[in-house]
Amino acid sequence: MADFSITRLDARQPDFDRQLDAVLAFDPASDADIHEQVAEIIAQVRRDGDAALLEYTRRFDRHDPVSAAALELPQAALEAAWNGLAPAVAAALETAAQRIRAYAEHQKMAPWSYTEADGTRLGQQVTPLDRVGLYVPGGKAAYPSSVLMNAIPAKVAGVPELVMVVPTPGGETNPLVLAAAHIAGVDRVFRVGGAQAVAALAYGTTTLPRVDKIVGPGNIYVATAKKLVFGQVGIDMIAGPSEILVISDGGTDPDWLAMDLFSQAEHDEDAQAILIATDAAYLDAVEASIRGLLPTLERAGVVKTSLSNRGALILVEDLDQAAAVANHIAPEHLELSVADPDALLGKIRNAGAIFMGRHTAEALGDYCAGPNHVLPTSGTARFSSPLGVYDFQKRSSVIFCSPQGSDTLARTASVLARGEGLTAHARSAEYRIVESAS
Ligand SMILES: NC(=O)c1ccc[n+]([C@@H]2O[C@H](COP(=O)([O-])OP(=O)(O)OC[C@H]3O[C@@H](n4cnc5c(N)ncnc54)[C@H](O)[C@@H]3O)[C@@H](O)[C@H]2O)c1
Ligand SMILES: N[C@H](CO)Cc1c[nH]c[nH+]1
Ligand SMILES: [Zn+2]
Repeated sequence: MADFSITRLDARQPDFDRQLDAVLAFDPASDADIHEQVAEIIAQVRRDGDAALLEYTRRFDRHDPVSAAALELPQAALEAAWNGLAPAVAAALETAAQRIRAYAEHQKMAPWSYTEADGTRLGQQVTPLDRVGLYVPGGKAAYPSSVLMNAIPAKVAGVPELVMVVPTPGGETNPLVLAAAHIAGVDRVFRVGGAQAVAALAYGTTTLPRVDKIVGPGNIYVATAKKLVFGQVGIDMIAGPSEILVISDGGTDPDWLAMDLFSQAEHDEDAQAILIATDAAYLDAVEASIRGLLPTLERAGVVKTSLSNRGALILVEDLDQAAAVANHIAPEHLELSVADPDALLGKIRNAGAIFMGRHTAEALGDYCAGPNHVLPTSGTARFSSPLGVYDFQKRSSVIFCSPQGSDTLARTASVLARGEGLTAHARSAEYRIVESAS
């Protein structure tokens, strides 16, 4: 453990911004080699279809299905997994599913319209996507919670067909993942992962149907593949490794916050875990907690490298400065571990999900609070939002012109069209002017 160290920064020092950016530096799709490798995988899947899927599954997942059809798990296997769960586990999965569904119901975009005095009616029609692909990660760990987080909003949106892909390293399926797919109403499940799964969802193979949009988190191969197929299909976001940022006023048990940092560090060696506090002695106490907890967590297999690589303890002047640093980082998860989180909330502009107060551990949000755990990472919370029902709905504008309304609008359109030099546009509008029709 002597090799363990965590970066300490002081936001009051002149070089702070540069030092912080060094901790934050991580571009999930910048590695040229990975980009090239993923582009090659996508090209192979486009060219060879199922044969390429089988070949990459053998190579990367050490799993040798007898045929492409064997990549698909029958609904009976999902149901059997659900029926085989211990009652307490089934109840926990059901509780999480209900809470995620209840939250998602609030996110539904609704159609609307309004009618003008001359009878012209303008509005918005909302339709679900026809078929979506759900990427459920499965390389280093299995994520039944991610099945629920991906599938339930799609169901609430009314998507008729949900196609899930999940790698099964060594051919081992995870019963909780299958059971979650069963209760979430996933229509088809394929045991394939990585860039090859993303390519198959984007372009289709004989066995695996092409979808309209691919959602869900994954490692750098998955993220890079999603970036490369965007345009052929929709994607939700390019999600990088997990992140947690905690703002503390020094009043929370240091062990609690040390464990909150570890809770995201354990996802990935590239995970980012940062604590900001107003009191140097408190940061010392949390660092001591981290060191105290490390041996037990290491024995349980929790990675510590991410706390060394992309962890930091930051001293700030006050909570206002803490909020400013948080807004610069724009974290995936932000815990406001302070006495009055509501007072701080209004100062937060950039964060995927905000966890309020000392008792709201981020881990509760990962599983069962209700809001989605698929969230913007790598600073993209500056411009994007959590996965939600709205990701599975599209809007179409609806325009109805009454005869009187089209007469009025045509006069305006005609002038503007002629201003643009577009004669056919102008004539098309002018046909609708009542006096010109007679
Ligand atoms: N944001 C979220 O909601 C959320 C939820 C769960 C997990 N995660 C993140 O998802 C990621 C999961 O990663 P994972 O690796 O465990 O599973 P994964 O399913 O994303 O990736 C596994 C696949 O990667 C491919 N792969 C592995 N090594 C490769 C190589 N050398 N060349 C080409 N392809 C290769 C294989 O095809 C394999 O099937 C972690 O970073 C975790 O933090 C995020
Ligand atoms: N923290 C992850 C999102 O960054 C989600 C997750 C799933 N299981 C546990 N955690
Ligand atoms: Zn997590």
